[in-house]
Amino acid sequence: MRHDLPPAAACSGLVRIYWSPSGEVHALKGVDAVLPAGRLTAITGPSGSGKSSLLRILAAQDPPTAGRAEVAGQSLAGLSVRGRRALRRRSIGYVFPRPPDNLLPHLTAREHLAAAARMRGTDGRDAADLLDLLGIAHRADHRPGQLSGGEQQRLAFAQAVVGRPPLVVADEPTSELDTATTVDLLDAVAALTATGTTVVVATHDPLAAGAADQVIHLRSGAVSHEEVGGRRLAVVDGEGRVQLPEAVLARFPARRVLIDVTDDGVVLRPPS
Ligand SMILES: Nc1ncnc2c1ncn2[C@@H]1O[C@H](COP(=O)(O)OP(=O)(O)OP(=O)(O)O)[C@@H](O)[C@H]1O
Repeated sequence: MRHDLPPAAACSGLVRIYWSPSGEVHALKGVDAVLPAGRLTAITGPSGSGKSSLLRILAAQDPPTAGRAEVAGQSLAGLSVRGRRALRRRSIGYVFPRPPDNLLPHLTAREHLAAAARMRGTDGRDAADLLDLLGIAHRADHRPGQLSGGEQQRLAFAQAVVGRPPLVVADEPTSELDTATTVDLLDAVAALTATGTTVVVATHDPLAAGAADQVIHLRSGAVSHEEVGGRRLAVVDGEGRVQLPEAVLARFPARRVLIDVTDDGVVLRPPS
């Protein structure tokens, strides 16, 4: 994963509280996350763990209650409703779970991209390339009703990406698709990230999580663990404490280690 580019989005100590007649719901309880540029990040976790709440803040739809969140270097905290709307138009593409929710029945694929480009204030010059990249160039003059569910979601991604916003946010984009169509869509998303687009998805789908460059797993509104390239990361907290993965922790039953720093990295050994 490239760490030489600034991240597309990041949050730290992010808190989201909902107030409802039945009381407060603490949906996010201090989430730290970094979305590297040009990568697919999957937010996973059980139902109610806070995935949509996190996604809605990153998509500038909801304000954070507390903590820091930024997209393309712009802070989301303290933005007015109008400020969030302007940021969404300029900098954030969004894909809903259900294909019909992303598209207008009377517009062709080409017209969807032209409308999205206008809204983003760009000339839409990349539209034809995007349709090609996402494997739906032959559908350019078709309306949503003439497209399969998978093609509709690919068009939804093309529409979200037109004008190349710094971040594309997709909530459960594969939830309505069968396995083969999901694989095709994930290939299309990989083609997008290969050309520098940053995508974050909330998902229950193991296929989508498996295709991600990075997985952030939430439990009860907090990050329980992260995976990069299928490997679970140890977490270093703000005070420099390392939270080892459970499998590694089992090697240190006394919970005491010697730390050797070498040119190649850091070695932990049980005290002998
Ligand atoms: N508008 C709201 N008002 C009150 N509580 C809410 C609201 N939206 C979400 N919640 C609560 O916040 C918590 C986190 O919900 P969220 O939708 O972020 O979880 P999730 O991981 O996306 O769940 P799912 O996988 O079921 O979509 C849950 O307890 C949920 O009931």
